[in-house]
Amino acid sequence: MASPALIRKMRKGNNSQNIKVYVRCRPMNGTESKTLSVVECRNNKELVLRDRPHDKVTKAFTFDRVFGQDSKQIDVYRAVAKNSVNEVLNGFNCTIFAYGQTGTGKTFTMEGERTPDNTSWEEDPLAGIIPRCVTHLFDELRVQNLEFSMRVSFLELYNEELFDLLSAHDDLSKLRLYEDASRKGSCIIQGLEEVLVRSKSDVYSILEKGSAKRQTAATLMNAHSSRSHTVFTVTVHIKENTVDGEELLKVNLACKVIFVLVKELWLLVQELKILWT
Ligand SMILES: Nc1ncnc2c1ncn2[C@@H]1O[C@H](COP(=O)(O)OP(=O)(O)OP(=O)(O)O)[C@@H](O)[C@H]1O
Repeated sequence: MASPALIRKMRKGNNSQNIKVYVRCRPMNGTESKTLSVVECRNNKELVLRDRPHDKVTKAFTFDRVFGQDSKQIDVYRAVAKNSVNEVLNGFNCTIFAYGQTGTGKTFTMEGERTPDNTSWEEDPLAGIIPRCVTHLFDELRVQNLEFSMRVSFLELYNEELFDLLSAHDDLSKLRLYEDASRKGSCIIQGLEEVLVRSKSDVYSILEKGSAKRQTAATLMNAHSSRSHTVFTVTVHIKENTVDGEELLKVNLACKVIFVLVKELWLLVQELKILWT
C-alpha cells in the first residue's frame, strides 16, 4: 500500500481532485454529416452547444479536458487513464466511467479496435483505454520485477438484473448483489467469474466473448447497439516483500481498476436502487 507520505503527495499535487470529467466528441457519422453541427470544441477545456446550427445564443461548458473529433486514442489515454496505472501500483483503486447515449463512442473509447499483440501501449493506434491500460500495467509490473497476477471480471446490468458475461455456461447466469458488512459502502457480487489474463490479446478475447453475450439490439442510433450497462474490472494481485523486525514477510496487495460503460445515468440509478432493495 502507498506510504502516508505518498498519499499526502498525491492529494496535494495535480491529483488533489478525486473526480475529473472529460468529454470526447466523435466525428459525425454519414447521416449526421449531412447537417451542420451544433457542438463546437472551442478549446481543450471548453465545449459550446447551440440548439440550432445558426443560433447566436450558445451555452458553454467547461471540463477538465475536451477532446475534439480528431483526437487520438493515445492522447485520450494519456490524459484520462495513464495516471491510474501509477495509482494502482501504489495501492489505490481507480474507476473510469464512460457515459453517453447510444452511439456516442463509449465502446470505441474504452475498448477500441484490436491490433497485433506485440504493439506497445504507446504505439498502438486504435486500442481503447481498457486494453491499453492492461498492457501498460503488464509493462510496469514486469519492469519493476514484481510478483503479480491479473484477473478480470465482466458484468452486465440489464433490465434490473446483473449477468456474468464471463460465465462458462451458455445461458447468462444471474448474479446476486450483497452489501459487504465488513466494508461500509462496498458490495459483494456472489459467484462473479474472475479470469486470469496474461496478455493484451487475452483481454481482447474476453471483451469479445463478453460483448457476444450482451443483450444487443439494433437501434436507430447505432446498428450494433448494446442495451445494457457494463462493468469491466481488472484486479492486480501483487506479492511484496516487507521486513517486520527481523522477519521477511510476503504481503499480498489487491488493487482494482474498474471500467464502467453507462448509457442512461438515471436508468442506472433506478436499476441499482431496485437491486439494492
Ligand atoms: N472518436 C471516434 N473516432 C472515430 N469513430 C468513432 C469514434 N467514436 C465512435 N466512433 C464510431 O461511432 C460508432 C458508435 O460508437 P460506439 O459503438 O463506440 O458507441 P457506444 O456509445 O458504445 O454505443 P452503444 O451504447 O449503443 O453500445 C462506431 O462505429 C464507432 O467506431
